[in-house]
Amino acid sequence: MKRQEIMLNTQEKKRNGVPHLNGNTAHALHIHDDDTCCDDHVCTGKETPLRPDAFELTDDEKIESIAEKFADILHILGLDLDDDSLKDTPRRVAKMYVKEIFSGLHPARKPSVQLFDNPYQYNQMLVEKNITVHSYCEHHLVPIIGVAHVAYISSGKVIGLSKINRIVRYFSKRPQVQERLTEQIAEELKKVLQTEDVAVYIDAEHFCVKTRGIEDTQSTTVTTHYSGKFLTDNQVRQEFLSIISKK
Ligand SMILES: Nc1nc2c(ncn2[C@@H]2O[C@H](COP(=O)(O)OP(=O)(O)OP(=O)(O)O)[C@@H](O)[C@H]2O)c(=O)[nH]1
Ligand SMILES: [Zn+2]
Repeated sequence: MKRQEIMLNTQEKKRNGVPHLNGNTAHALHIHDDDTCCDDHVCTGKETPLRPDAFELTDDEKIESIAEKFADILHILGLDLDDDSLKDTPRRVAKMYVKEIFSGLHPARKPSVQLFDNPYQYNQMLVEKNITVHSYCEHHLVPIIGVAHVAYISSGKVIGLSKINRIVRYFSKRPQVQERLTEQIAEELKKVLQTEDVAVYIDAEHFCVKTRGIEDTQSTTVTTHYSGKFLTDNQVRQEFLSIISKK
């Protein structure tokens, strides 16, 4: 089924103003970060499992609908929504989900990155380290907070430094698992920089481990992606690891 047909089908299945897909179809389809849909091949698992109708509602419609449902949740918990401090919480949470912490779900918000023709003739490793990661665990929707260290070796093209931070930020602003976040950042960098020589290292605290469940406040999670020379050349990888180990 082509994406256009899926979009039409989902429109017929709207329930209570919220698009609704039958479970099987919804699970079989994922939207890629280039806004295409993998309806005819197996997904790699690197894509965020989004429904094909994910952006049928406008941001304002989403905020309206989430606020209503979040008010229900608070009500069920027994909280008095007439209380001055609580009365705007459902809308605050809805706005925070759509406009802030999950804003990176929308492909339209992917940073546009301009490539330059390596005017500096710099062909060594470039490392952008200690990039802030504020993401959200997709299992409990609580924060994942840490740092990303990213490196690449130019294939003749370079990008502005801040664009690396922006790419990390864009993929972080989603419900995530750290493994997928690492892969998504690496794949995007390879695509924009037109090189396989990319490394991504993320060290983060998971608040689902820290503040609930096992309540371990000390552990952190490290994930890595090495490709190109970072994978095949031990010296290159060691240089990267040595650079990021220095404060
Ligand atoms: N692989 C991976 N697991 C994660 C990540 N973030 C959270 N988790 C884990 O996802 C698992 C969810 O497990 P469940 O057993 O379904 O949930 P739970 O009963 O709340 O688990 P506990 O946290 O052990 O109480 C937990 O072990 C989390 O620590 C992540 O980024 N990557
Ligand atoms: Zn969790």
